[in-house]
Amino acid sequence: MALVKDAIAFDGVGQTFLTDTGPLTALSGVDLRLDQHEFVAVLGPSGCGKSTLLRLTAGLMTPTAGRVSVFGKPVDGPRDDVGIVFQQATLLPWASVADNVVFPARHMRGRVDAQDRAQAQAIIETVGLKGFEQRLPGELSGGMQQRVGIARALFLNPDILLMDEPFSALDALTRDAMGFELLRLWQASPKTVLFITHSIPEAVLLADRVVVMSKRPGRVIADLRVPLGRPRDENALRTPEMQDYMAHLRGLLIHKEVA
Ligand SMILES: Nc1ncnc2c1ncn2[C@@H]1O[C@H](COP(=O)(O)OP(=O)(O)OP(=O)(O)O)[C@@H](O)[C@H]1O
Repeated sequence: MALVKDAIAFDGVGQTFLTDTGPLTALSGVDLRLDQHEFVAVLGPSGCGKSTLLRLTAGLMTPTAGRVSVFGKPVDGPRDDVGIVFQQATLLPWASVADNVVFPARHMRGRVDAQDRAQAQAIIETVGLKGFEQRLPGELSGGMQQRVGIARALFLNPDILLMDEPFSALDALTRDAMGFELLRLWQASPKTVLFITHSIPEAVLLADRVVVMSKRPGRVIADLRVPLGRPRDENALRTPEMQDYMAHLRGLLIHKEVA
């Protein structure tokens, strides 16, 4: 089947919040497109509206200007073809790993059937948690909890995966390992990924394209293809070409942060 162009499209998107101290414009004039199965990382200063971009894509809010479309249709509410992974896994602490993973089925259909259980088991195995199905989140390490969060986001086999700094609370080694695990999952079952991070190496190692946003009100100031083939490993970042590429990204970020 041919891949869809512009699986996610932001056209002149703006978002202004009404706050106690007056209107706050988080995003202004954001234009961005992702083709189906593209992996796009977003870098930008704190508060520039990166999480807001994800919430708009997930249909958790509607933009105050412009339009967000998924597969050609304006987003007008939460969608079941979109999975979200947050910085903290936000698991139900009293529910087992297996129950956390099937939670979207319970939430959407009000019940969980044998097929859901089988599907959850397969995903739990895919993310490397076989044997931990009946454990509670509190019994797991941070990396394992984040794996449960990823399994839950993948449970409905969404076309689109939105990830909001999913590995930033993890130690450096676990973080790197989780990044490669994510790539493995993405290559085995391709998805359109919008991935927010503060880490330039993480963005470069994972993504097809890196988008840099300005400070608030956030807009896209650079949209650069990553000049690396796949598969990738950390050594790929050590070449002079990649060091220059990352220095360029850093320059864009630092310059725009103080501008
Ligand atoms: N519901 C809301 N009501 C009021 N202001 C909001 C709301 N959501 C976000 N904001 C404000 O909008 C701006 C952008 O927030 P957002 O969380 O999207 O930024 P971010 O780029 O993800 O930040 P960070 O990198 O620090 O996580 C911030 O100034 C934030 O305080």
